[in-house]
Amino acid sequence: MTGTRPPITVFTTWGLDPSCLLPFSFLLSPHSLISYHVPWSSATVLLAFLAYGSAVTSLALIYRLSPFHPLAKYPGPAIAKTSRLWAAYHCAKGDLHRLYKSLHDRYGDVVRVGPNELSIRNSSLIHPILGQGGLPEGPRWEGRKGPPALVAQRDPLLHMHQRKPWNRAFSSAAVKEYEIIMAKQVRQLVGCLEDMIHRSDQEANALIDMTEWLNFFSTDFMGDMAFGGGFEMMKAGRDVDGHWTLLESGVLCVPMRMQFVYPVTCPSTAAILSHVLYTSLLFTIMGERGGPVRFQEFCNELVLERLRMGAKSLPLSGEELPESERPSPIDVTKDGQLAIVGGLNMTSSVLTAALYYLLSNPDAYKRLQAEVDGTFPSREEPLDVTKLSQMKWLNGCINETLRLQPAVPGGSRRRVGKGKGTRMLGNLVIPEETQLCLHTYSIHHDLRNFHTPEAFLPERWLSTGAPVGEHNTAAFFPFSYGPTICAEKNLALMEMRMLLCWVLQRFRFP
Ligand code: HEM
Repeated sequence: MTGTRPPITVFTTWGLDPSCLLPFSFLLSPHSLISYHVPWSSATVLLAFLAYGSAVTSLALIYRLSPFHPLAKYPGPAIAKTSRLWAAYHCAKGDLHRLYKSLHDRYGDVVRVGPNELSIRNSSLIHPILGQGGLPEGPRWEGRKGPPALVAQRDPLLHMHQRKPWNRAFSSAAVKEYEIIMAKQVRQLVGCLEDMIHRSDQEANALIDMTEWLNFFSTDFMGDMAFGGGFEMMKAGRDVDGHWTLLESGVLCVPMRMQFVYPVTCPSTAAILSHVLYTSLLFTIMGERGGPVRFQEFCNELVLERLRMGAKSLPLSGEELPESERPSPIDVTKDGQLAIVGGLNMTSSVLTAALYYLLSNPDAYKRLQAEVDGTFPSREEPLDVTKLSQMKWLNGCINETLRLQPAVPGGSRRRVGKGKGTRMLGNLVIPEETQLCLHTYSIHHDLRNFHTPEAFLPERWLSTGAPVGEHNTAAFFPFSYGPTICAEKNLALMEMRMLLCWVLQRFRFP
């Protein structure tokens, strides 16, 4: 036992001015009490720290639940108002998007889903939030070394500048040029599947992990698009260099992995933690070491090699732009990585979901089979992108999959910036520093936008005269909306049409 009080300089060594603790001087009393009963000064400091931490945490919790909090008037479960830990837990369980939907069903169109976060299910706010002059990206991408990739760029002017090479490379006219690369990759996938079926013991009933092969395909295709090749996963039949495993682990923390997509993917550690910690802290702890660095180095090598061969082989090099507007090799590498990550997660998960829905709805499957056989008879390769874009049932099936399982179900997280003052969105008052998301999954599953919203009904996309109350196309935004709309929407649609058509033409699924 000792009566010596630990010196208050313990706090100053942490860079805190002791005067700032004066308002909390009552917190020092447990510290003093502890020091009289515990002989070791390190234990004293620890206990004081714990007491201090618990007091501050309790105060924060009380404030978050109090009527004085700026978001107090918005309804939501008490647990959500206190911390985002619950969201991380549900993200890990894989049901966060369904949970948000159930919260909207219970509380209405605006729900407080975090201490400073709102989820919105109101399609009339898509334009004010995501359109020109809407809200900037939230801070989830901060903390990474080097210049931010396109998806992380929060400054609207810089974003517009960085977006130029993407717009040029993936306009609907330019996308036609990629038909050859796409056809080569789909042909290779079909060949690999045929080989596996021939090698299998039961040729008529071969078991193939389509999710895995669609991922190999997407990675090879985007690698070809962004870097002119280099991954060759279909050729190897596995992830030889561990790139896919690395991406799967989610260490790169990709937007598409932010939420769980049933039944196709599972959430990554980074996705789960992103609900609790700012990514800056996350990346300081785990982001820029080991695997991600190896992956970046690999992409760097690919870019440098292609630049040596001539920028033409790199669609994102912006070689047709004036010198001053051309992205640096670092930007080209970052954009290329983004393209690969996007390609890997997005199209393959939507394609797997489309197969899932077709197999669960035999009538829809039969009708698609008939359309495929009628449009491309006698095993004609389905290369004609104009014909593909006119296949009504195929496009209905793709739209319906994107509606039921949007690849980014949680939508894009936006934020009213610090110092920007309160924003009015329709008749909603959004205080400064509020983060919000337009919850795509809930909007797509809202009865006010789509009749029988839980059913897979490709036919809803065929009728042109359906009333807005039953079929509200303005509430369908799986590729997001406005200046940050998916940069590869045209390409992704073409890829999905060609692949589904080709696979259905060559194989029969049970
Ligand atoms: C079915 C396929 C796809 C869907 C449903 C989809 C959906 C989306 C969505 C919802 C966003 C907005 C994300 C946000 O704001 O946080 C987005 C952005 C983006 N996507 Fe896609 N995507 C798909 C395929 C792809 C592919 C294959 C690529 C690239 C290879 C790609 C590249 C991008 C990029 C670069 C952005 C950022 C755009 C910007 O900030 O200006 N996407 N995508």
